[in-house]
Amino acid sequence: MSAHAGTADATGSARSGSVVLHQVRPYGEGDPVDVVVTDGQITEIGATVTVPAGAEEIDGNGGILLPGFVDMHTHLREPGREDTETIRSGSRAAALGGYTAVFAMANTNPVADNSTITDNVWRTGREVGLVDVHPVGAVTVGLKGEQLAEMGMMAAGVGNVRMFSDDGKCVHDPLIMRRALEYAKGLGVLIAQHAEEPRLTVGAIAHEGPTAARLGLAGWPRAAEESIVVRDALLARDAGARVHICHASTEGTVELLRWAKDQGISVTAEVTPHHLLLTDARLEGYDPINKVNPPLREERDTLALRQALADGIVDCVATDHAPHASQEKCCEFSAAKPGMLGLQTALPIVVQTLVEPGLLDWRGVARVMSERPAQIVGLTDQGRPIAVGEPGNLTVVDPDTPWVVHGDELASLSSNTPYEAMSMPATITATVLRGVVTAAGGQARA
Ligand SMILES: NC(=O)N[C@@H](CC(=O)O)C(=O)O
Ligand SMILES: [Zn+2]
Repeated sequence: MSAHAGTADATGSARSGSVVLHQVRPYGEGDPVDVVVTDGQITEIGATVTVPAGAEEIDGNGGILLPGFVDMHTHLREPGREDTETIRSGSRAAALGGYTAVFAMANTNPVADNSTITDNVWRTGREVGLVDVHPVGAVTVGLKGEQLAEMGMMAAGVGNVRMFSDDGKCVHDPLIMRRALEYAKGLGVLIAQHAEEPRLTVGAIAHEGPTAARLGLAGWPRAAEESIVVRDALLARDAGARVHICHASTEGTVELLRWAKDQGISVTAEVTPHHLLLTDARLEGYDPINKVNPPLREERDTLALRQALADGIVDCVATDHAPHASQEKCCEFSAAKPGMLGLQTALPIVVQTLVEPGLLDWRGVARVMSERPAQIVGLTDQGRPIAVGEPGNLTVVDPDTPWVVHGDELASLSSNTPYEAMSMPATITATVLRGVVTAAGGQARA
């Protein structure tokens, strides 16, 4: 980072200094322009601009300028498993992946079910200063699904928790879920559900289908997800509340979301890059790197999810970045932990699965990676238009420079990427958070 970069401060408020992004194309449209960000805000956009004294200058080389990405589903392992990820290392991975805000899930150890922890996550994220780390609060105490956590206290803390989730586990008791939705409505916050009927996934480690049957892996049926999606849509309808579905993975979930949205129910959903790209064909060979919850499904699911994202039935892409230690991913398939890295590879997979096949243009990428997630969670300073006066939260994408993924070169403290040695079709040239360059030079530059 240049010595002229704006100064990061611990509160993350206005930052001093300027950044000039040369030769970038907002949303991939029109001729390249220069964009000036001063004191955290976009101050000039034009074919020629005045470069402020001492500005940090980035050559965008005709690349695409997008609003900084917002990830609704990130697992940073702090507190508890700092050997696998910290708020610092995860923030670095996020910035390199083009993100300016992430939501840190509550399944830490101890669980983020109180404001002491959620406030600490927020403060640590601010001290690191590479990405806005928004803490997610647990819905229930200890993620046990029995007793509601102190949602109001977490929402009122400095961490300003606006999303609650027991992710990793489903809030499976319908009465608890109903109460959580009612409280959330009153507080103006969002419940994000890991949709998994636990009675249908006892011992399950792979998508229930021909592949799992042939390989002798206990199957996780689509209905385990879909039954909770429809139940929670009905509960949200009755409570007049909003519900968000984490990592939608099946064709049937898409149909249920379409139905619920048609009914005017306030349900939103995310899909992960891996559920857009990978299928259970990956399980041949029993490599635990491919173990994830919900499991990799079949091609017809990936195709339905891609189309749903293009149509707006699925609202956004979320990484479900889930770092695990190598010894937890190198053991027998049944014993391995579920989850895969996602922050540094999300954009190129969206390019591969949606932009290249013509399902999304770059405006669409801005929508699913930045604008919709910011709207769903109610962030007012992210996912904004690229215009003078708007916050300087920006990402520059080079769509023509491929790079090869190597887990040990990623910024994450873990290396459990399912894309090892795969070529990625697009590179993040630079990420800017409130006028500070937080990453530059490509994802592989850890
Ligand atoms: N997705 C996963 O397979 N694992 C996540 C939990 C989760 O998102 O369900 C994790 O925390 O490791
Ligand atoms: Zn989950």
